[in-house]
Amino acid sequence: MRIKICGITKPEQGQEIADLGATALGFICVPSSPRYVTQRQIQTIVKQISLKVDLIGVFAGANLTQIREIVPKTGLTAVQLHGNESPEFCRHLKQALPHIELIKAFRVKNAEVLIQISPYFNWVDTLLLDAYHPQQLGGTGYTLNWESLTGFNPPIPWFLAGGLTPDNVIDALTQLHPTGIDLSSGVERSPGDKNLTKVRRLFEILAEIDAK
Ligand SMILES: O=C(O)c1ccccc1NCC(=O)[C@H](O)[C@H](O)COP(=O)(O)O
Repeated sequence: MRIKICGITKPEQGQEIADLGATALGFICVPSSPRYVTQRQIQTIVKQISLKVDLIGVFAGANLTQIREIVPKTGLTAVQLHGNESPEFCRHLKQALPHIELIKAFRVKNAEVLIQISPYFNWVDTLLLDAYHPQQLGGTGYTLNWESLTGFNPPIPWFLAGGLTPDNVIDALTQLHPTGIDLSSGVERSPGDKNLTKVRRLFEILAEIDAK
């Protein structure tokens, strides 16, 4: 299973989290976020990572030019669109950056959102389901209603996000079978400052599930 730890801002934490077993690190390229990192900060963090992990830039409402500029300069291997980007926008981005994994995030306010996902299947590689919050785009710590997602079975891979923690991840994975999970505030001391004890615990718990 893919395990993405999102909202990395500190070089030493990026390396350590990769060492602990994360398969993907997320970098918030949304200026209004408390976890925002500049192009230069991403370059500094990425330079220190010796393991092969997916490097995911999270954008919301950015235009094609901005994304096309930052991706090659930072070495990002994936782009996560976390705003209201249309299928058409995803198509253009995929054409512009064909070798970059394109992840479209959906903030699930109600069941209708799930119905609106299918037009994206042809243009994105991966989906991500996150919790809805009226003021915050992401990193909210709110969980989704997992029970309502038991029938969610898209034809492409998907990440479960939203309020996952070392304490509730087993419960989530008992009910749902995503391709990957995404955690941010559930393994943090404060926004952008990861709690490595919690990250370590997460991987210990996931290893226990694997061993069963
Ligand atoms: O994390 C942010 O600050 C953020 C800001 C703007 C857009 C997206 C953002 N995060 C996206 C993520 O992929 C988070 O990992 C996801 O929302 C889950 O966060 P959490 O509920 O804290 O685990």
